[in-house]
Amino acid sequence: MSATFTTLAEFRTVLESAPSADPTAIAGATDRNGQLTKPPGALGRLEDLAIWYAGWRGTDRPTIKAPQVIVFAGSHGVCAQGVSAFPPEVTAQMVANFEHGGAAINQLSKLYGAKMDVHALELDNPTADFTVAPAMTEAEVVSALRTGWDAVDPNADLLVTGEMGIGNTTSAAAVAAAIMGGTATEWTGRGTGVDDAGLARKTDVVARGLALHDVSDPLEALRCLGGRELAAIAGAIAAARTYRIPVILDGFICTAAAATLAKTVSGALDHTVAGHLSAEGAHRKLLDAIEKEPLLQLGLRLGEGSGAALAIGVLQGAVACHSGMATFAEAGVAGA
Ligand SMILES: Cc1cc2ncn([C@H]3O[C@H](COP(=O)(O)O)[C@@H](O)[C@H]3O)c2cc1C
Ligand SMILES: O=C(O)c1cccnc1
Repeated sequence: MSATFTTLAEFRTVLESAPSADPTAIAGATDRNGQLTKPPGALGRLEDLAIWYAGWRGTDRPTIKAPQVIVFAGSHGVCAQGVSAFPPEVTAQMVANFEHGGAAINQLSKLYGAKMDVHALELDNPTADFTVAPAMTEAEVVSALRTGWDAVDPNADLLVTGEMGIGNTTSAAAVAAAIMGGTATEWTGRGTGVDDAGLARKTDVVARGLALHDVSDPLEALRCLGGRELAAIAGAIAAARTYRIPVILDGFICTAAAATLAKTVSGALDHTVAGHLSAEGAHRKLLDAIEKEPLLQLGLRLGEGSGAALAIGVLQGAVACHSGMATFAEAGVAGA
């Protein structure tokens, strides 16, 4: 079903009317979990994950057969301020690399049996430099939200949203600071690996962006400080909610985009889990703010959806055990 909203106000209404998890499936899965051939709680967080997944899929014995990974790419006018260790043309070059199967996310998607789609959003038309003007007009941010929404396959049973956009850790830091409060210093990290002078420049850029725009509304923060790929991620996560497709969040950029939804409507990220803790400095702080505990901590700082894709394996493990294991009664195993 293609996106129905044409303004930010309409998008907010869509978020407000989003469905919840199925309480019957949650109760059934909780009951089943208690009967499986293991000591109670012995599968740790996998047990909560399986029950959470069951609730969103509306069945007490779910399977994961059709994961979808979507990588959204965007170009950032703020690159003119010298905020990345890499030149902006790397974004389009990496999109070509995704299309030829050569990036990290291609290998991980293949490994976990996920369909991978790539959506490049107007790479030849960068967003405005947010130290000078709002990154996007309302029409532009809504268009990117709609691209994200329409990219989600309604028949997928798990979604990973990834991104590519040189300069986007600057946008993500600015969005995070705007919606969560605090200083530019607290939210700005090294991204692709800027040196100390680069980090100071980047922090100043974030501070100037925060000073320039009225971002008391989280979706306005996304518009004024974000980028097309961040908005597309937000749109995709919102679409997944309407289809009851669980989502695994990736690193700092993906989480900043997602957090704009949680700040708009409380509970808007209930169908999501945090795939991993990125090495980007403020990711922990951002995950704490949205009350998500990451599944993995591997020191990744890549983006593309890579950390979330690795966590597909964890979720597949949780669901395989939950739905495939025998109960004590079935296996004739004595209880405690
Ligand atoms: C070759 C290459 C591949 C990448 N894949 C993801 N990113 C990551 O780095 C970028 C963000 O860092 P910054 O804000 O410092 O530019 C994003 O494109 C992100 O996805 C990459 C970056 C590079 C250079
Ligand atoms: O956390 C991320 O996703 C990230 C961090 C640094 C660079 N690119 C992505």
